[in-house]
Amino acid sequence: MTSRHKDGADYVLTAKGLTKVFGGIRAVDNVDLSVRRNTIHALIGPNGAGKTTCFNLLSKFLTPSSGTIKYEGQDVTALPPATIARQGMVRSFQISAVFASMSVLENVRLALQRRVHGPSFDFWRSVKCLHALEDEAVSLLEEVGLADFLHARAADLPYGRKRALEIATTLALDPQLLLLDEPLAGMGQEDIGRTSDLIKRVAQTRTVLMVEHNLSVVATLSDQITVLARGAVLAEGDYAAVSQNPAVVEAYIGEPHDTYD
Ligand SMILES: Nc1ncnc2c1ncn2[C@@H]1O[C@H](COP(=O)(O)OP(=O)(O)OP(=O)(O)O)[C@@H](O)[C@H]1O
Repeated sequence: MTSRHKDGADYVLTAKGLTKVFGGIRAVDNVDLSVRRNTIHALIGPNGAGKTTCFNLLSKFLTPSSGTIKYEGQDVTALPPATIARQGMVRSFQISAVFASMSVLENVRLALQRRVHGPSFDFWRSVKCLHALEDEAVSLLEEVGLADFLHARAADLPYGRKRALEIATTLALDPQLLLLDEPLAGMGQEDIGRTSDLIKRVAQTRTVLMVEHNLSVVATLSDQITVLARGAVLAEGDYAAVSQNPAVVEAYIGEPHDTYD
């Protein structure tokens, strides 16, 4: 089922009137947001703007005080994250824990196996099944640029490669909408470039919604940007539009420019 609007746009995820109140604080205040299919949509804003809270609401890790969330046209406001993950909306690192002592290939095979058989499995059948999933695991690892690391222990991977492995184990669940929480946080310049390319590649056939502080990466990657400030939507549009919006410029004044470089 798709969710076509009057303007003909095809939205995967829509939120209306999304609000989260903590004590007296309206961390997210009446936010409307629509994520168009096969785009990269970034959620940005100055510190304390409500990005993380909004992301946690959209990914179902928090329950809204009010408002609705629709995924593929279906009201999912009351559904738990695992249920929606099975329908294709997956937050990276949600189910895809990486096992440090296992190899890169074993991690992805196991993630694929969980997609096929669910979390509980019969051990002997699973050994056979793990081998059957080998080719698929290798091609996923090629997609995220880890073809040369198949037999490395996950724990031994450099930081940026570990994040790529986490994305691979998330892709193993075959998401249509991928939710990424600061995918570039803590990365050096080389990993930022590689991970940005990876996100772009992954988004060719999927939709990505991400919270990201690195504005230069947001500028190059995003098709659409929602700027939050004080819990509310301040501006929306592509980077050229939002970066020239006087209200956005003002909201960022006095903010350190978090570009990690
Ligand atoms: N669990 C909580 N309990 C109380 N207040 C909270 C909670 N989580 C967030 N807040 C408050 O809600 C507001 C928005 O916080 P949030 O972390 O969503 O912003 P953010 O844009 O992600 O900030 P940053 O960029 O600094 O991470 C802040 O005032 C914060 O103190």
